[in-house]
Amino acid sequence: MSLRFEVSVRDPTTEARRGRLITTRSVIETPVFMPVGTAATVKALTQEMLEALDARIILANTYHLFLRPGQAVIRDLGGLHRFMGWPRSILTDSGGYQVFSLGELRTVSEEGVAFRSHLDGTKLFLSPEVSMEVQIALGSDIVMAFDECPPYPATHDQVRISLELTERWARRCRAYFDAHADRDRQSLFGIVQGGIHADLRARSLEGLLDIGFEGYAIGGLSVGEEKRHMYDTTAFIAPRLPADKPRYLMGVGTPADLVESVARGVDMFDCVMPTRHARNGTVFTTTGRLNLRNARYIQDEQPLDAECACFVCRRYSRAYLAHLMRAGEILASVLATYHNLHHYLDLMQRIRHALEQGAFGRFVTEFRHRQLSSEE
Ligand SMILES: CNc1nc2c(CC[C@H]3O[C@@H](OC)[C@H](OC)[C@@H]3O)c3nc(N)[nH]c(=O)c3cc2[nH]1
Repeated sequence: MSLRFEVSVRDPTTEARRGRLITTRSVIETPVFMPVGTAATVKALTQEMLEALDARIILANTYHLFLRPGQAVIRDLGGLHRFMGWPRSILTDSGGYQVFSLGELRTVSEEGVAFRSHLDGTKLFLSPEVSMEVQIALGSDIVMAFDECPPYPATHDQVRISLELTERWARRCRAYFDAHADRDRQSLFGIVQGGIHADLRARSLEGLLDIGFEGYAIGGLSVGEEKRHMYDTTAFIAPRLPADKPRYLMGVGTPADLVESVARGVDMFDCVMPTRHARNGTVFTTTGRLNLRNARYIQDEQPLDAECACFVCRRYSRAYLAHLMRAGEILASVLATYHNLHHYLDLMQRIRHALEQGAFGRFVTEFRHRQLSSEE
């Protein structure tokens, strides 16, 4: 069996679980935040820094690596882990979402999606089989099914038609994966769709359970819907996913989203926010976000966050980071990204610790209280 998932604590007051996901490459303590490393790099950080952060699993993306350098290049160089010097776990997203958010002139058919590369305009085609072939060739530990993430907003009928296509594609992914993957090392996750409609979410899940997957993702959220819709949909579907399998909420989110979604039963998260915001000059702190491009930090010699133990906060000041940001220095992205990921991974560690202590209910209450006071 390539993937083991064990739940050690079920929180008595929420749907939260403390668990452990074991691949052939690393032990992943859950709930877990997975840094996004789209094109085989978590932008601005070295793999050594990711290990210093104790990241156990990172993301890479089928769409980006399919376009450049192509899965054959990476496969012939020994696979993605060897290619990027990352011996721990890798989850690859299937490319469906990117085709819709990055691809140009795309046409969807039963067979798959024809589109033009956003890099050089060449005509390309992604299908369940091609997406599986790419992810298998990359050697990723957790492979995501090729799905369609419906746009938001969308009518109930549009969402239903889309989830039915995603289900037919999921069946094709399962068949190709089972015939071609190294199932001792790789596992396949299904992606539940259905928009913000509970009846369609239940319908999508029913179809995926009939096929059977090693883990289940909640797709189709964090696509512009109101926060309450994201939380309500997660609260409905997460506890309905198999209790003995990992539950992954795709593309989420802010620190508050992580706390609220863990409380609703989610085990795994990915989001570009900590890394993308860092490159734009926004850093996360226990008292909220700072935009280092704001003039108020030019002579502020405090650390980014007085409560943060990361090497950036121990050594460098807000003034220095503000200078680097204004000067467009590469080091600005490196230091801000390291700090933001430390902030996210430290939050997950505190969540896991609270779950172990049976104190997660109190943790959520205190987090919400601090959240409110920092928003005033
Ligand atoms: C942000 N909100 C959001 N992201 C989403 C992603 C991409 C995340 C992936 O996109 C890349 O970052 C932009 C990353 O790729 C490494 C990440 O894994 C999704 N992927 C699939 N296959 N299906 C979905 O329904 C879906 C929904 C999302 N909602």
